[in-house]
Amino acid sequence: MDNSPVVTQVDTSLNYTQEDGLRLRSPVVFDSPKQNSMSSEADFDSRMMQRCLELARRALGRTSPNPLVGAVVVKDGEIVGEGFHPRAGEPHAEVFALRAAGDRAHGATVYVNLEPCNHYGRTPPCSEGLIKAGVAKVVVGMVDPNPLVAGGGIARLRAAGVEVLVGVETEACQQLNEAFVHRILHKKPFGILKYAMTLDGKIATTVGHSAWVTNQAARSEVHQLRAACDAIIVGGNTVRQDNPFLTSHQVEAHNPLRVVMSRQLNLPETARLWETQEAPTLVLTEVGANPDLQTILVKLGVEVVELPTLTPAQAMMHLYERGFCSVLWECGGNLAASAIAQGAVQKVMAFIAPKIIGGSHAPTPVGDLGFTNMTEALPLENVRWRVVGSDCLVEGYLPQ
Ligand SMILES: Nc1nc(O)c(N)c(N[C@@H]2O[C@H](COP(=O)(O)O)[C@@H](O)[C@H]2O)n1
Ligand SMILES: [Zn+2]
Repeated sequence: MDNSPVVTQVDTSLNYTQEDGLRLRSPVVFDSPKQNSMSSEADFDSRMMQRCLELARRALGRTSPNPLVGAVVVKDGEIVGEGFHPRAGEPHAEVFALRAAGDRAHGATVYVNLEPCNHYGRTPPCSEGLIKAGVAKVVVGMVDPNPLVAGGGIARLRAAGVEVLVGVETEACQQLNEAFVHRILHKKPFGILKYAMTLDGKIATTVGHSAWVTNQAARSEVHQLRAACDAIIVGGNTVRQDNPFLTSHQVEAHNPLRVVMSRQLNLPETARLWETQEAPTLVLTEVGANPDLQTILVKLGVEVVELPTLTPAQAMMHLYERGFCSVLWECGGNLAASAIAQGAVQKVMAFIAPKIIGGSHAPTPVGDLGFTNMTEALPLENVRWRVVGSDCLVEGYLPQ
């Protein structure tokens, strides 16, 4: 007998208000359960977990230092409540999902992509909320590496007689929160080095012209990537040469903090970064650098922070202290090389355009790392590649 849960489809797009964006007003269930039943409980669990990830993604770029979390409450095979964590300081995903489910949470199964918390932080423990609501089972995507939780939520639920299943769609859950996990484990933000280069490894022509290396599809993928990150870092050269906006160029999408690293603060008085207001801008410099420009920038609404010494590692430390999880390096080759050398880059995303510009002095994405022997080359791990429009995206992780 197939006693797997009935699968129903909930179209939530119509049920979220613009203002709260958080709760399912009234769960809408459609599709006859029998017509659309999945073959096994595992398939159903997997699908519900994917729904959690989908909900979690609604807060992309907005939750740091907290993780991206979505939760779904299922009763008698139907989704009766959904929620996601919108930003740090606000209730957790489980709370919104339980609120939406109301009394129907009693005896229900709750799916959540991260272990329910078990501590009093900015909000009370979700483990207690789930127990109080009388849920029968909790399906967890991954254990929370936060030492304040780290298995404690699961243990608390089990001690209260709640059945707990851990490890559904774990890889996808880990990937969604890779920056949060890195921040928790390494006490540093997760650095992503992104660049676009031609097939012959150039990021611009010999005279510095770089608009555009990649096609429109790749550029919109970069805009989505920006919307998912907390900050973007460039160096002074990028501001002087490219005069970029560094925004996510998407309606209602999150815009990351735009960070310029400039030790001597030899930056132009006019730049798109200072003139566009849709995203905040931070200039990191060294103590005492160019006080006149500092005054001008501050008047323009730019935040200027002087550090005793400005290096990629120091910049990352500063961003960690501000509660950031993910930082996108969109800088030139020299800064990229320093960032790699100082452990400020964990992931590389290289867009490769099938074109050739040549030029032995044309800039390349990563400057001198001081390597002379091929055996010193940094091998990327977990490499994946896919076609984006007419370009190719290769991504992988630097050994840590
Ligand atoms: N399971 C779960 N769901 C959420 O929606 C969450 N935001 C978390 N976060 C965990 O709790 C910590 C933050 O707690 P406060 O928001 O400060 O109360 C965070 O570090 C995660 O470990 N977990
Ligand atoms: Zn919680």
